Amino acid sequence: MEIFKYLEQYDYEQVVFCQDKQSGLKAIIAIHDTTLGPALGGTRMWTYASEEAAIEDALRLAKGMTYKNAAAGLNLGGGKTVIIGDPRKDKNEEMFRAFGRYIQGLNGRYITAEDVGTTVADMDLIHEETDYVTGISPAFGSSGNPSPVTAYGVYRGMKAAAKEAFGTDSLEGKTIAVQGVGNVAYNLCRHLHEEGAQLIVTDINKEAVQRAVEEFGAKAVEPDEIYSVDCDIYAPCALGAVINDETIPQIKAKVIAGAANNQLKDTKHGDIIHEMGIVYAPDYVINAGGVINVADELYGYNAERAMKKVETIYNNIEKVIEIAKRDGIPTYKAADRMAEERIERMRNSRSQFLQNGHHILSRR
Ligand SMILES: NC(=O)c1ccc[n+]([C@@H]2O[C@H](COP(=O)([O-])OP(=O)(O)OC[C@H]3O[C@@H](n4cnc5c(N)ncnc54)[C@H](O)[C@@H]3O)[C@@H](O)[C@H]2O)c1
Ligand SMILES: CC(C)C[C@H](N)C(=O)O
Repeated sequence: MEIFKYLEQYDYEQVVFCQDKQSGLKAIIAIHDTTLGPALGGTRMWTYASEEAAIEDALRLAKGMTYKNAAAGLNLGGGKTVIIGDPRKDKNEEMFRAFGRYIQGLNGRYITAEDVGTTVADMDLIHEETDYVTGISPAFGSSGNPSPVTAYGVYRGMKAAAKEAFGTDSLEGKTIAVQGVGNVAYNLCRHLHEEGAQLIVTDINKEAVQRAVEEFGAKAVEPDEIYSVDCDIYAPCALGAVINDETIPQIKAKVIAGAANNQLKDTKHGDIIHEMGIVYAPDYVINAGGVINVADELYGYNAERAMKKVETIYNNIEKVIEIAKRDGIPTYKAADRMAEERIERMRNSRSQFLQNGHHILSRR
C-alpha cells in the first residue's frame, strides 16, 4: 500500500501508529477530516490477517465516521482506531491506559468510544488517562454502552425506509431477516418484536441465536441462508461488505436497513440494488444513534436530549430518499451528497478566525 498516495486520494489528515511493548498495544488512529470539529469515532479491536488489512480498516472506518457525523448534524469530524489483537484474549489494563495516553497526546483532535471488540470497561480504563473518551460508565455521569441507542436509531430509520417501500411505516406483520444478533441487533429485535414483526435471525454465535428464538419467537437459519430467505426487510447487523456480487442475486427483500458499517462491498453494489428497486437505508445514516448518544457527553450527558436527536434519524432517512428521488440517484450517493454539502458549507463559512471559549472541548 502506498500510504501517502491513499491519504491524498481520500484527503485524510493524519494517521498515528501507537506501539507499547509492555502491554502489547499495537494501534492505528486514523483521523480523516476535522472540518466540523474534533474527530470522534470508536476503537475496534480485531485480529487482522495483516498489518495492511488493519490500516485499511482504520482508514475506511475513519472516513465513514466523517460522513456519519456530518449527516447526523453533529459538530464533529471523523476518525477511528483499530487495535490489533483478539478482544477475548489480548486485553489488559496497561494496554488501554497506554492507548489513553496516546489519545491525550493528540490534545483533542481525536475522541474515542466503543466499537466492535471494545466495551464500556475499556473506555473507563482509557478515561484514567484522558478526557477525550466517550461511552464511559454512567457512574461518571456518562452515557455508557451505545448499542441500545444505535438499535433504537436503526429501528426508527427502518420505519422511514419501510414507509417508502410499503406506503406505511408500520412493521407489524412484516418479515425481517436479521444478520447477526449481537449487542445492537438483540435490542433491535426487541423493538421489532414489540411492534409485531416476524423475525428470521442468524449468527455464528449459537447462544445469541437461541436467545432471539426464545425471547422473540424468531426463526433461526444458517449464516449463509440469511440472504435468500423470503422477507420484506433485510437487516445486516454483523459485518461489512455483505451487499456484493454473490449476495445481491439472492436478496428478496424490498428494503435493506441495518446497523453494520460499510454494508456495500463497492459503490457499484449500491447502484445495482437501486436499479432493482430496493430501498436502501444508507448504513452511516441509519446507524448514527450510538455516536449521537456518546457525542452528547461532550455537552454534559442528557439522555432526553440525546434521544430527541436520535429520533431525527427517521427524518434523515426521509431526507436521503427525497434527495435520491430529486436527483435521480441511489440513496447511498444521496447520503454522501448530504454529508459533503454540509462539510463544504461549514468549511466556507469559517473564513474568519474567532477565539471561542465555549468550544465543546472547553465545556468538559
Ligand atoms: N454498537 C454500536 O453502537 C454500533 C454503532 C454503529 C454501527 N455498529 C455496527 O453494527 C454492527 C454490529 O455491532 P455490534 O456492536 O452489535 O457488534 P457485536 O459484535 O455485538 O455483534 C455482531 C454479531 O455478528 C455476529 N457475526 C459475526 N460474523 C457473522 C456472520 N458471518 N454471520 C452472522 N453473524 C455474524 C457475531 O457473532 C455477533 O453476535 C457492526 O458492524 C458495528 O460496526 C455498531
Ligand atoms: C459509538 C460510536 C462512537 C462508534 C460506533 N461504533 C459507530 O460505528 O458509529
